[in-house]
Amino acid sequence: MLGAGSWGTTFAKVLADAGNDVVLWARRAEVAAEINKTRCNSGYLPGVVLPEGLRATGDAVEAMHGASAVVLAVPSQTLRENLAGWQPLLPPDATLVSLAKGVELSTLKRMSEVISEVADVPLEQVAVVSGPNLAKEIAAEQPTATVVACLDHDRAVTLQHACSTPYFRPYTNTDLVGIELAGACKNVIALACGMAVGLGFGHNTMSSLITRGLAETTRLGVALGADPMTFAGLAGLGDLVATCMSPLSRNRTFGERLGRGETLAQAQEAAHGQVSEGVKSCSSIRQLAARHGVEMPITDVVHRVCHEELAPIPAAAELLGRERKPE
Ligand SMILES: NC(=O)C1=CN([C@@H]2O[C@H](COP(=O)(O)OP(=O)(O)OC[C@H]3O[C@@H](n4cnc5c(N)ncnc54)[C@H](O)[C@@H]3O)[C@@H](O)[C@H]2O)C=CC1
Ligand SMILES: O=C(CO)COP(=O)(O)O
Repeated sequence: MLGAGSWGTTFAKVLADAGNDVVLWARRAEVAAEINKTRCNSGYLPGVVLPEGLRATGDAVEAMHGASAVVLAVPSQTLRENLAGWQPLLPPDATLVSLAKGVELSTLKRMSEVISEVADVPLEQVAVVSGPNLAKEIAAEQPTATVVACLDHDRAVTLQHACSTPYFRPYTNTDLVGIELAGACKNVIALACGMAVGLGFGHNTMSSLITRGLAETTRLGVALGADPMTFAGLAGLGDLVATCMSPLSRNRTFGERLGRGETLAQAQEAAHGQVSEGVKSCSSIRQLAARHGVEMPITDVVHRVCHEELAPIPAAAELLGRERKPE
């Protein structure tokens, strides 16, 4: 496991609980030392006791030595740079697993595309784990389902078995495009829902944003060759509902702060270095949509609130004032 933030540490626990021998690489040596000494990653998962089958290290060589799967748990926008450094260390046939939910700003590529390109492996060797997976709830072993997506179904099944525990139930899927776009887009819709909460709006507003957010995400997915049914599944509607409704979501919390009138810088400072992927992905997804002639009005206003000083109240008015049309 490369990355010892909230989700990397939690998914490492899932893999260890499923019976695997897991080595977790942390960027900061003191985080690795704390995990090995106290079985705790207090900065990201206070109070969670990590299992014995999990060992941490600050040495990427040690982390990847002999691995049958290498799981990438760093933010989307740094993944290319991180992986370029790790590329010479990757075991040749290891499944490369992406946990990140974003679209790269400079290239508009999905994470599996970045991984395949930088690691120089076929896309069939890359898998994605995505679903309604708020790290803190899974770390507390609350029942959760997810999706393991890979173009190579057999590889997906192997990974599915490797991460099945009594509290974590993975399904397989081969629609990599749909699963990844769903995961990236829901962060942007969660920012919009957070803004709605910050403005004092209730569940009708949230529900309207979730449903129309799903509609625009599905439109983009279909334009890029995804199966529309994917968006009704765990990584689509499932993750969208979890992220938009939960105060645990960093994206929703970030949006809530913007809705209350904080600036982007203030919201960023309050996040204490934890990543809210939607803040950057709103721009890359908006560009991807424009490239394919797809309308994504919610994503468009989220981008303008985050990066072009559109205020949340006129943003809401703009969405409501759009041309009337059939559903
Ligand atoms: N936290 C959650 O509940 C879930 C998060 N995800 C996704 O997983 C990915 C990782 O998220 P988290 O672990 O939650 O984020 P986080 O912000 O908690 O941790 C990110 C990790 O990456 C490291 N990192 C940050 N910048 C780096 C850089 N330049 N080079 C190397 N390492 C760097 C940090 O030290 C930290 O270990 C994101 O794409 C997120 O959307 C997916 C499902 C659930
Ligand atoms: O992806 C997630 C839940 O599935 C986590 O969402 P946040 O990054 O908004 O916390």
